[in-house]
Amino acid sequence: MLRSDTFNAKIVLVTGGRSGIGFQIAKDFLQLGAKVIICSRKEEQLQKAAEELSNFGEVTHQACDIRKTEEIQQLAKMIKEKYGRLDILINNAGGQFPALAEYINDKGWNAVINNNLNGTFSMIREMANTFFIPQKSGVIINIIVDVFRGFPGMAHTGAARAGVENLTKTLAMEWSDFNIRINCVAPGIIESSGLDTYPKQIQDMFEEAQKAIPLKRFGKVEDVSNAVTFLSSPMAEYITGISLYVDGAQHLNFDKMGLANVLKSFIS
Ligand SMILES: CCCCCCC/C=C/C(=O)SCCNC(=O)CCNC(=O)[C@H](O)C(C)(C)COP(=O)(O)OP(=O)(O)OC[C@H]1O[C@@H](n2cnc3c(N)ncnc32)[C@H](O)[C@@H]1OP(=O)(O)O
Ligand SMILES: NC(=O)C1=CN([C@@H]2O[C@H](COP(=O)(O)OP(=O)(O)OC[C@H]3O[C@@H](n4cnc5c(N)ncnc54)[C@H](OP(=O)(O)O)[C@@H]3O)[C@@H](O)[C@H]2O)C=CC1
Repeated sequence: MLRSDTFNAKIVLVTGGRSGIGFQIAKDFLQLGAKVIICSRKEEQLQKAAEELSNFGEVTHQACDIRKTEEIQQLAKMIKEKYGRLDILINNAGGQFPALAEYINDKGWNAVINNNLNGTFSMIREMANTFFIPQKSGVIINIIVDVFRGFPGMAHTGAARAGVENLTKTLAMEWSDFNIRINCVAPGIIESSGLDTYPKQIQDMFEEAQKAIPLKRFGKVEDVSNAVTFLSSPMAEYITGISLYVDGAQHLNFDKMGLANVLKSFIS
């Protein structure tokens, strides 16, 4: 519904833009006139995605693990040299594994916290210091997860995403003086490449899980991308510090026994 020139001349960075939700976001920004940079860890898949996205506009890619500060700095340097500015940062990279809390060891906990909380903060800080604060303008969208009622079966990511949600509120206040808007998009369960990473026992419960969602279906990657492009656009210029739930009202009706029960049935 946005005009095709909504993001003309805008430079947009999408982390994790090689697959799933991030790929759709990158594609939509390109179709709305932006120049897009995508990053992720796996160089080969990243390059392939960039080639595909180039059918829709100007796209640049650079491998970057958001847990490695030096790689984030290299990414900022490349963007500065190539474009001289950055207008919009979409923190989409992330992930976790399903596990009951009592089985998560230090390494697993730290891997998920580093990926989703620390990595997101490092990316935000670098891009704000390099671009948004000196420019006195910028838009940041953090893709989190629907953790409104906690996240039984994935305590680590629940904690990390809640951290990002609160960070978002703080930065909306601290950086309002720099004309930086920052919001979260909180997807429910979205049909994307990400779901393929879950074990069969969990995938087997997807049909049942859809019935527990008030809108009776999982989301599409387009549903998430529509929220992201709206919040990034001038249509949302008075919106900052919020979380927009894209979940078919799942946050009001969370089947809290679902995932944890399935995990219990095959772990024990
Ligand atoms: C009703 C259905 C509910 C569905 C929920 C839907 C909501 C959310 C959906 C999504 O987010 S979809 C997107 C998902 N995509 C991913 O999650 C993919 C990315 N995931 C990862 O890259 C990993 O899971 C990671 C841990 C986040 C990062 O991996 P990293 O490379 O740093 O770590 P590893 O070296 O692989 O592992 C470190 C450490 O972590 C523990 N661990 C990792 N995987 C598992 C696992 N499957 N089960 C248990 N523990 C795991 C483990 O301690 C690892 O150390 P080692 O034991 O391997 O030494
Ligand atoms: N699908 C769903 O139901 C939901 C997804 N989400 C969240 O949305 C986001 C996208 O998920 P989705 O598209 O489904 O899943 P994918 O697994 O397809 O996407 C995850 C992306 O993040 C990248 N990535 C992961 N870790 C890092 C890292 N350390 N540094 C850089 N890039 C990284 C991956 O690329 P690479 O492997 O090359 O690094 C990949 O492109 C994730 O944060 C996910 O948790 C939230 C709610 C629901």
